[in-house]
Amino acid sequence: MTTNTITKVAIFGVGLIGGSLALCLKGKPGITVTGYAHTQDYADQVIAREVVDQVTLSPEEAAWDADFIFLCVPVGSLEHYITLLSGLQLKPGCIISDVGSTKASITDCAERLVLKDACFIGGHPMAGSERSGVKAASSLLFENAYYVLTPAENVPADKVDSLSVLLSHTRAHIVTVEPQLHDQIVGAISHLPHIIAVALVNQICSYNEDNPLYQTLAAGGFRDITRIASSDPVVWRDILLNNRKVMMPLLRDWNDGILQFMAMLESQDGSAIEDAFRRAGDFRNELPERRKGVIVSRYDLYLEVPDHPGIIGRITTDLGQKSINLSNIQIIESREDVPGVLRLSFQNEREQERAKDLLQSHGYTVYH
Ligand SMILES: NC(=O)C1=CN([C@@H]2O[C@H](COP(=O)(O)OP(=O)(O)OC[C@H]3O[C@@H](n4cnc5c(N)ncnc54)[C@H](O)[C@@H]3O)[C@@H](O)[C@H]2O)C=CC1
Ligand SMILES: O=C(O)C(=O)Cc1ccc(O)cc1
Repeated sequence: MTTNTITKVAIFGVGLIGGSLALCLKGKPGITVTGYAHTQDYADQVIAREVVDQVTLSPEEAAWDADFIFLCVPVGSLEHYITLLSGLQLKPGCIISDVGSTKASITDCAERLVLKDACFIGGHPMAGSERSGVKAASSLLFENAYYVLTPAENVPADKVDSLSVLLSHTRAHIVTVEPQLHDQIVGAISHLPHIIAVALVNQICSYNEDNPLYQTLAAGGFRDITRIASSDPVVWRDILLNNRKVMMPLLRDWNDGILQFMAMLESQDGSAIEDAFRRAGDFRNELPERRKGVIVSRYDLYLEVPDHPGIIGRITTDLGQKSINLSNIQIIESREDVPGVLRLSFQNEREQERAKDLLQSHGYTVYH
């Protein structure tokens, strides 16, 4: 990529992930972003959010002069679009990538197709949310997250480098992983938790039909572990069907774990229950904190916030009035020990210190 030529990026499927990627790239020097939407309704939403420079309903028009094409559609539609691209005369050297949550089948598919002068490098940003659609897109979504690339062996290293350079605009941490290993690991750490969350919510939902007090009393722990049960049904249908061979043994192991718990309860084995909680706590407490350290968020403050409507707006307004620049803001939903924690990130120590002084003077409890 040179700085004096225009790099044209096409994004197929401008939803949560495609829209967030578009926001990371749009407006960067020498980059233009075209979005492809498959219906006028989606195109209108993309135009309204202004996440791309132009939108088209024609995949051919989006693709023909693109240097990079990102397929950001549900996993079940990836093969359709890569097959369609293989039938087009793309710009020589074009790099096609995707953001699908599974990597083995699309990488196999791309290897079977003849992509002429183009090449395919699978990708998966390990960041997202239970929200979907372009309305939920954010330029900060990938910051400090891992972004997995799964290049096949025959992909030239300079192509992987070009893609990595472009993706540096996401401020994600690029790693390469072999596709099957990727699917095995994300099956365990992402797909299995989604199934468990959905099964748990549906279990409680059926009790609730008999007594609505279940919903009324559902507390923090239930909300914490079930957030991802609100994820998009079509996106997750496709992921789970695609990764079903990986999921079946994982679900058998899960079943074994539940049976062990039942045995512990039946035999009233308190020390085994304690051991299970200790082992889990030790591992969980060692999980890397996603947004700390790797790239930008070194100047963070943690703020205890009461659960009042408008509180975040008040805090950002207070900072803005003192011209203190925030580089990131995150509500940490999963800190059971400290409810209602906000992480504010600043670009340098001076801004961090000024913010700390200001917020403390407004009565907030602030941690480094
Ligand atoms: N949701 C998440 O947190 C993450 C999702 N992914 C992957 O990203 C991809 C997109 O997911 P999201 O952005 O979450 O979903 P989304 O529903 O927000 O966006 C999907 C987009 O694809 C478009 N689309 C759907 N079917 C299409 C079709 N047949 N032809 C053309 N466009 C179509 C929709 O209009 C929408 O704009 C999926 O492959 C998913 O596995 C990857 C990382 C995180
Ligand atoms: O919302 C969450 O916590 C997620 O787990 C988001 C997510 C969903 C799908 C992926 O492939 C990667 C990340």
